[in-house]
Amino acid sequence: MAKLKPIKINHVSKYFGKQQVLDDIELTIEPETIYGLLGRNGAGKSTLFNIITDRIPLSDGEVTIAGQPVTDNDAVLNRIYLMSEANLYPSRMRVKDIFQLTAQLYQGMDMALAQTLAEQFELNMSTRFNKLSTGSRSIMKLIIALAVDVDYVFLDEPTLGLDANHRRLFYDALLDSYAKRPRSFIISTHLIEEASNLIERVWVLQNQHIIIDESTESVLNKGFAVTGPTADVEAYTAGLNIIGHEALGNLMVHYIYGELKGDRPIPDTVSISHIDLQRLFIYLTNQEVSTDEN
Ligand SMILES: Nc1ncnc2c1ncn2[C@@H]1O[C@H](COP(=O)(O)OP(=O)(O)OP(=O)(O)O)[C@@H](O)[C@H]1O
Repeated sequence: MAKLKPIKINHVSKYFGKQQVLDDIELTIEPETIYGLLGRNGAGKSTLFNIITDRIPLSDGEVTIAGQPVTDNDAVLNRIYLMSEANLYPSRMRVKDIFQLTAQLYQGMDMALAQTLAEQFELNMSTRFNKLSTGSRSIMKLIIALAVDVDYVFLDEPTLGLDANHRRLFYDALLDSYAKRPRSFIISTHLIEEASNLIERVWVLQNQHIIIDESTESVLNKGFAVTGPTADVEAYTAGLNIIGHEALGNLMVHYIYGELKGDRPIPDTVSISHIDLQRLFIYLTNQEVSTDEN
């Protein structure tokens, strides 16, 4: 089989009327890689997914795979699946019939996996779509997204309405499915810490731009909390990329994104630790901080 080509997002911009939501987005989606798209409410995550999967038109730029635009390109779009919040199914259709319908649209859907997952998630296959709870709707869509035989799966807020047990089950099912049949997953989520174990590469969308496009490992390696008496912390972090700070009783914490100064001695009173992705995200997407440093 020919080697799968990446999806290229080339200088994509999007306006809704006068409101610009995306500005000159440049991204590459490699095959067999799990991405996490992070961004605050209204940042444009769903819009970006809808553009890449050709659900809505872009205002400028193009999305290509092997040099071919995805727009109206059925051969390419059949290799891409978007699971989204939008409820596109006939409301009175039963779960099992929705599975069948999807299997007709997407050749090679793994119905055995769908059946197994439905049992694991205790999703009743005979229930009509309009009778499913919010969580069960998400579960049904997730099962479809894991069972369709495509090369790029976009999951827009996949865990919406799922309780903690079902979220755990979903992450496990995703990793299991990925191990058996590697493909790309692009996941937008607000539950960053939970998903951070899955995500190989992080994108952060903020103020119409992608401000981070890096491996999760590299992002985590650049996040530090420097804690100690205020004067010592300030002296140590002077000139570093401080993305936030917090007073902790008598102590001060400076959050840093980027390199520490290797040649600068660390005072005995100061401790330095890494911070998790959730906290990094919170500070990086706080409007006032700079993320230019890389
Ligand atoms: N069809 C539309 N018409 C007009 N404006 C829209 C439309 N769809 C989205 N928007 C606007 O574009 C911006 C981005 O919305 P989008 O849904 O892409 O954000 P998001 O990052 O997915 O947000 P959330 O995390 O809250 O789901 C918002 O200001 C939204 O109001």
